[in-house]
Amino acid sequence: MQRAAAGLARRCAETLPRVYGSRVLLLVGPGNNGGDALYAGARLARRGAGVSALLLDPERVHQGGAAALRQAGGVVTRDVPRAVDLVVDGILGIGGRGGLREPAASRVAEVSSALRGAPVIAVDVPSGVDADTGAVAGMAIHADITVTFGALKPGLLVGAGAVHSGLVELVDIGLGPYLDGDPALYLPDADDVAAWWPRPSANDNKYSRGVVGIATGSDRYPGAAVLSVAGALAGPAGLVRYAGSAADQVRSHHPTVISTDRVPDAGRVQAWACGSGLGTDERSYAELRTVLGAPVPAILDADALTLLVDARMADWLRDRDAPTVVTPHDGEFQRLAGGAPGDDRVAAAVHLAERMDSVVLLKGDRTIVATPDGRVYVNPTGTGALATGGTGDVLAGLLGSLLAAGLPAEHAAIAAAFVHGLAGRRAAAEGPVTAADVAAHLRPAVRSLF
Ligand SMILES: NC(=O)C1=CN([C@@H]2O[C@H](COP(=O)(O)OP(=O)(O)OC[C@H]3O[C@@H](n4cnc5c(N)ncnc54)[C@H](O)[C@@H]3O)[C@@H](O)[C@H]2O)[C@@H](O)CC1
Repeated sequence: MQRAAAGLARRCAETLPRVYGSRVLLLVGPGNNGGDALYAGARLARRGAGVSALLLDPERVHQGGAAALRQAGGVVTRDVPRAVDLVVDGILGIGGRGGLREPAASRVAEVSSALRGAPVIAVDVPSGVDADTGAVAGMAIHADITVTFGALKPGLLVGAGAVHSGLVELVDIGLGPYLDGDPALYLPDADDVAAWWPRPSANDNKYSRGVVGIATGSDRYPGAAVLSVAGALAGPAGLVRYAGSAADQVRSHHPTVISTDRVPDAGRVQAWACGSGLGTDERSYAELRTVLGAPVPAILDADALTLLVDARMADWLRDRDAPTVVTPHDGEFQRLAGGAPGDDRVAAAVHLAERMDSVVLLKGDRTIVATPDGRVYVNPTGTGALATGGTGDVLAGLLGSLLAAGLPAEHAAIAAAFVHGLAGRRAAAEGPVTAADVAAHLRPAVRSLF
């Protein structure tokens, strides 16, 4: 507990303009999470901060922590101070179940309205967030920073929990030797993605680097074709083939692409990306059927997912031996799975991956990639700026290129999401974002990995 408190106090000190003379309010619950807050408060009080602790369950406060705070000059208060420089949320940690209950919930509402604007540091987990799933079932703390101990908890990284956690910082408390088994999920960083990203060697030619086929767009939605091809061109494959009724528009935007009108005429490819703007008519149905019948990896998006709900398509999907990636947003997920992802997005993605025997990329602020055998990755680079029409088309093309270049489907999916997020952030730094801007920022984003 002392190592946790020391790490927490260090982070609080970094957040304050200066420790001496600053005012810190600890929100203290009944368990060890409150104990961590109290011991950290004692450390700050010893450095000259004015630390007060609001006990939400005074009968069950951590006795050692409360004594340490008093000894260091901190005080226990019943009233919410008028102004503070920092709020520390030590109400509930991994022992919390469900949203905050009364009377804690009312006290937190009081604190939030009185101290609007003061930064909030959550201890281990923002109170009210389910540490395992990220579900927020009722009232929960909104933290600017969450200082978590020993290991990252899934609930800080996915779903509503990720939004409540703010910036997540891990403090090593020496649990390493005791953490056995596989992690619940993987959080890739730029080094992981760089290590996976295929790069051309001296002996490569355009075919050996992989050829990606793009079956997207239609007369009605030619832009989807142009955008998905733009995504594919930023990837590592050596050649992009386009097959669809937007071939003229694709040629005029991307002269290096070889295009045909129909999938069966496209020639050999090592992976297909299919669905964005494809439509759901008979022609689209036939194109998807050809893609599913090809013995190469495929990424299926948008209209392809709508078509997959058809029982015959589901059979063809089941008959495939090559890897398949599906990339639903919540609405498409609902159609495929028969229900919304709900609060536990990780479990929902794994369940659908098992059912479809496919890699599932569940889009969101924290995109999740799940494999049929239960491995899960979370993308840390997401940004709200990507919530605009056409960005999914760009992602599908990039993912297709990574599949064609030979990356295992799960790595291709998470690497594409990672770089797509980086490109979205770069585009957002310049102003309001369009999908074409995201596509234009993909190549600098790839370069930034190395
Ligand atoms: N387990 C470990 O190895 C370590 C744990 N540490 C701290 O200990 C914390 C866990 O401590 P505890 O197990 O005592 O649990 P908590 O401090 O998270 O919660 C304790 C109690 O809160 C009450 N409670 C649960 N849900 C509630 C709700 N929705 N509304 C109101 N009250 C509710 C219950 O009575 C529960 O027993 C961690 O999050 C972390 O801060 C750290 O000191 C480092 C080491």
